[in-house]
This record gives sequence, C-alpha cells and structure tokens, in this order.
Amino acid sequence: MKALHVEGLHYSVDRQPILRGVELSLAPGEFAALIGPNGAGKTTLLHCLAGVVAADSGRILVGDADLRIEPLRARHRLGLSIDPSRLPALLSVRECMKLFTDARGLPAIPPSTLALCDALALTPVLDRWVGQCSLGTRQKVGIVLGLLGEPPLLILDEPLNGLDPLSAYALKEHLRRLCGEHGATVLLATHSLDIAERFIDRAMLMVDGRIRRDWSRHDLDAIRAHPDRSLERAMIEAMA
Ligand SMILES: Nc1ncnc2c1ncn2[C@@H]1O[C@H](COP(=O)(O)OP(=O)(O)OP(=O)(O)O)[C@@H](O)[C@H]1O
Repeated sequence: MKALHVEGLHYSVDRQPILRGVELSLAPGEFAALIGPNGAGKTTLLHCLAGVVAADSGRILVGDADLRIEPLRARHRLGLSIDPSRLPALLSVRECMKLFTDARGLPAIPPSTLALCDALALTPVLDRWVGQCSLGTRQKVGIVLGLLGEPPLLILDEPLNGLDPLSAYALKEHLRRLCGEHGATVLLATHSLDIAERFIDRAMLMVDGRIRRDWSRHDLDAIRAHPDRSLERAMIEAMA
C-alpha cells in the first residue's frame, strides 16, 4: 500500500487553474521534496493533500483512506506543519502542544515531541506566549505541532525557512530517522535545493500546477556522484 496516492488532482481559484492534474505516489519510508518556482502550486498541493482546502476533482488516498470519503481517518494519518502566522499568539507553546495532543487523542504530550523540542532548542520557551517568540522559533513550533504524534505521512511546507543551521540539521536528522527507523513518509516543499539534494531520496519538480519531473533515489545518487551535476542544475534544465 502506498503512503500517499494522488490521481488527477485539479484545483482552481476564481476559475484560475492552480493545480492542473497532479499525479503522484509516495511509498512508506520515502523522504521526498517538492521543488519548483514561486507560484508553481506547491503550497496549494500540500494544502489539498492535508485537507485544508478541497480539490475540485481528483483522488487523494492517505494509506487506504480516501480523503474525500473518510476525511477524519485520512487526516488522522497525516501531519501538516503549521504556518507560523496561523499560530495562536496568546497561547503558550506548551498550550499549543496540549491542544494538538488532545486533537490527536493522546493522553499527554508525547515524549518524542518533547525530545524534538529539546533538539530544536525550544525547551526554554515552552511557557512563553507564541506571540512573544521570534519568527524562527514560531517556525519550529509549527513544525513540532505538525509532527506531534508522528503520523505515518508528514507534510512540511518550507520547514527549513528561518531555522538556524543547528536547528535545521537537527530537524533533517529527525526526519531522516522517522523515515528510516519508523517507516514514516515525508513530503516537504523547499527552495533549499542544496540541502534537499543531500538528504532526500526523491525530488519532484512542480511547474504550472503539474509534476513535470520526478527524480528517483537512483537519479539523485547519480547527480550526487557527479562533480559537475546538481539538483539545481537538473531543475533548471528540466524547466528550459
Ligand atoms: N487563495 C488564493 N487566491 C488566489 N490565488 C491563489 C490563492 N492561493 C494560491 N493562489 C495562487 O496559486 C498559485 C500557486 O500558489 P502557491 O502558493 O501554491 O505556490 P508555491 O509553489 O507554493 O509558491 P512559493 O514557492 O512562492 O511559495 C499562485 O499563482 C498564487 O497566486
């Protein structure tokens, strides 16, 4: 069974097509990046996958749960990082985590979440209001909330934005462990191609609302092995 299977996904705003027939499948344990130019539709796609917005047509299966038919079961199987601007400013970081803990039906904030807070240097700010935190700190909080409970599919939008190098490294290692040891599937949208190239085992290029190019682990290994090649260059060539 695929961790995520998407067929013929279309989405428009005011009759302006944004997603124009997205097809993609991710296997359990895959660490995949969605790359592409500004406005290509990456965030919109992630929001459709997570059920934040409803696609006009097409099919999204999260594991064996069809997002349209069984939205609660499908959404229970995935976590989406929260945009820092959408976090409640007047709750503390810990209160946010408790809300998400309740929403996931868990008895207490999971130890793995507290360990990730430690790795991301969030422990000292757990009792600070979100509105008093720096942008980078709120970015980390949004990621921790998305990963809380470690659902099998993790969807992250530009998770490395604004993270200091130590935190970015800790997050990448954490995600890699979740994929490698727990069989989680990660789909992250990013413009950080150099970072993506070294960590991911799949890259998908989105252009004009469609997946134009898909690089497998084998393709990425070939790019990494060649001193004159890079994902950045491969992307530019694919867009020409
Ligand atoms: N609510 C909305 N109303 C109108 N247009 C929208 C809306 N949301 C997204 N769009 C348009 O959809 C297109 C895709 O936007 P989206 O944010 O998904 O792109 P992206 O690939 O994530 O871009 P970036 O790399 O800049 O974050 C853009 O042209 C954007 O203007």
